Amino acid sequence: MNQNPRERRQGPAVVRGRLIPDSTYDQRLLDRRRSTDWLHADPWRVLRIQAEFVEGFGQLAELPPAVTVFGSARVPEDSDEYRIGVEVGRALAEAGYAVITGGGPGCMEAANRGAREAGGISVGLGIELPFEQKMNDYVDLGIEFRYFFVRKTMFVKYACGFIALPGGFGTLDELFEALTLVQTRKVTSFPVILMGSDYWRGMVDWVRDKLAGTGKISPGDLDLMQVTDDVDEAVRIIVESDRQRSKRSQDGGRVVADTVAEAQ
Ligand SMILES: CC(C)=CCNc1ncnc2c1ncn2[C@@H]1O[C@H](COP(=O)(O)O)[C@@H](O)[C@H]1O
Repeated sequence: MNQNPRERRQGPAVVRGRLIPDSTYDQRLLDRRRSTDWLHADPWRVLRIQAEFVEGFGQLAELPPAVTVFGSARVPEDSDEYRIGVEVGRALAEAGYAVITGGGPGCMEAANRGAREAGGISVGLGIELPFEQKMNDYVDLGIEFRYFFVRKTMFVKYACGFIALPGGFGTLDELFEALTLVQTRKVTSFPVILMGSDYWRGMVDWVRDKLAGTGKISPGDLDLMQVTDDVDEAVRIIVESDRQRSKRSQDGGRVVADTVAEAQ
């Protein structure tokens, strides 16, 4: 009597007997009549998230050193905040940095506009929102994201510093994420600059009095935010921190080379 049940090879696996499904992977792949509920299920979402990371990394990996500029989506073109945004974008581009923003209106548009006008690289990382909006006209490389957290990874990964212009919840979210990453040393040599001392004063005072004053942050954490009204000063802070980072990595390389030489 034949003891061997029916068997089917499925890629690297072999299944036998009642474990054999009634269709093959290929048949299921090619069958258009099946339910499309899987499009909205987590396993498929994970692939979509992965695709967003792949696309973001692919598009941004070869950018020159960049600075991410945050700020209100709501400031009008004739405001001082918009004007400073243009100046910031322009000064960063003149110093050789690509400018990354959220690609939206207001301060984001202003920074992209300054970068474009100075002949720099102007990048917008847009986000799908429930209301209609489009990438601003001054973005030269634009990527649209579905997921906030993927987009935020790109803001940090491809920047060597942040500049926050006056803004609302979105700006505060991005600002405090940046500060947390620096505080927990997930990123190092990463200046976080607040432009507009008048606008930020109340928050900075509160952070000092309440957060540092009651021990919720260390006194030294206050230095992680640098406030200025001077665009050139903001760029100088970024350039200096960049210089120190390359010096550290050169010194690091030298230590490795010396250690290897000693060992040989
Ligand atoms: C007019 C309007 C609300 C448009 C929204 N369109 C947006 N497009 C792209 N990024 C955005 C938008 N709104 C908020 N953000 C994100 O949140 C920050 C601004 O939010 P807020 O206006 O400060 O709170 C920006 O740095 C940006 O990364």
